[in-house]
Amino acid sequence: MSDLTTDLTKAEVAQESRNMDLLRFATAGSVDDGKSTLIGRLLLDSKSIFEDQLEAVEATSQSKGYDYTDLALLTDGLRSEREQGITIDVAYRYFATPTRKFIIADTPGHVQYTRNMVTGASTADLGLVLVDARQGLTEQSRRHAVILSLLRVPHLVLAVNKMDLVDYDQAVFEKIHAEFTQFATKLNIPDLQVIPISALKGDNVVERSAQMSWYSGPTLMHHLENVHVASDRDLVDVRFPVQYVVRPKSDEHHDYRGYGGMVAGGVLKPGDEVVVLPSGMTSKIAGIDLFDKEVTEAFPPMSVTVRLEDDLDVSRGDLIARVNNAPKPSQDIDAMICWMTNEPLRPRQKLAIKHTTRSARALVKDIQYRLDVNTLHRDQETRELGLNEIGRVQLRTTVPLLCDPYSKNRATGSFILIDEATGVTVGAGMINTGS
Ligand SMILES: Nc1nc2c(ncn2[C@@H]2O[C@H](COP(=O)(O)OP(=O)(O)OP(=O)(O)O)[C@@H](O)[C@H]2O)c(=O)[nH]1
Repeated sequence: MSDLTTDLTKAEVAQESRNMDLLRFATAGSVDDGKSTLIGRLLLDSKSIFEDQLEAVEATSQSKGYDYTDLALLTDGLRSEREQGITIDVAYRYFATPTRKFIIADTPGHVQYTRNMVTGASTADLGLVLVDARQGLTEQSRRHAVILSLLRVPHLVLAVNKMDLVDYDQAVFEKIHAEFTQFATKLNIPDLQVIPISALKGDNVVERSAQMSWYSGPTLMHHLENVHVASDRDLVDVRFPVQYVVRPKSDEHHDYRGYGGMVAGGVLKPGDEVVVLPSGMTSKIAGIDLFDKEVTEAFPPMSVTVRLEDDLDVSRGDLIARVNNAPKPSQDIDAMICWMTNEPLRPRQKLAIKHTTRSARALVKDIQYRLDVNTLHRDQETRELGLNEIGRVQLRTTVPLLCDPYSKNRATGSFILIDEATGVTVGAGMINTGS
């Protein structure tokens, strides 16, 4: 999953590296819960859309006979534009307020798109699950909460939308609030905020609602602007998966050799003693380059080039770590897997596996249990995982992987499974232990 960030362009990653006050959040929810409308509302009320876009949306709404401006037109228009690019299955959208920059991973709500939701959420700081106040929690909203918790998205917001359609009734909100809080206690959700909103009317999105004076919590935008994410990043365990080797481009730089990649954990500084895995050779960091200038340190999620003092044999898929704090290479992987294709996952199946920048093949040794997303019961009778199902699986890989538990590092603790025949991503895995 770590490589899914390559959906972002280099410029976007660079901007992210420079500007750390950035919140990445992923939207989730069932079809028609109002995700597009909500994103439109956030863009509109934070003045992040252009006047001409708004005029076009107002004109279309009028021509359809609506007596309101259908903000979903704005989002859906952008989404379908992005879907023309076949490789992108998550539409990323950007907006900023004076306090913070935001990247939204907007994923379609239909059940068959769970894979897109996993993709979008894998790098998110915050997950935003929408429910329709009239319907309350659905299996899909529970599934999304389970996935966000497995993906260790550290902050979760449950937005109870369409409050205008239940007369802004506090009792309706409290019932959903209580039911979800009860469900969430069984999950690993360190920070949960439940907010009653109307995306269409704008209540509690950016502006505080005059209709819901019984609600004393933050508006959605206030929460997004203030939620504290900097401490969620692992700045202790140095993990630098090598994406490519930078060789000299001209005679002038004939002795230049660096290793490019995105810092997955810890802080790297010139002079640090490091080990290159799996070879186990050690060296010191000679320098760190960010584009054409040298920097004194690098931390997640900066994309940099690291130079070493010694001329070691380092290649794509290797990992640079600190000498006394390195993951143990292992071919036996125990992981929670979210299965994302119609053909079920079964024991003895062979798949391609991509873990950070390293690729290998994997054999499914065992499926220990399947997780029932409604009850969180572990079904141990299951011998397979169907579309969108989540289970605990044991794999054996052809080459050792340099894994961390996902709880420790979201990049080195995750992988994707690929169907070798089609090249399609069919599963996402979160590693339980390193061996
Ligand atoms: N009354 C009311 N209607 C809403 C609200 N939010 C969304 N809607 C309506 O609900 C319908 C679905 O909204 P969308 O924003 O398209 O839903 P979505 O979740 O983005 O749907 P997908 O993009 O298909 O996943 C539209 O007709 C919206 O106008 C709300 O707060 N109040």
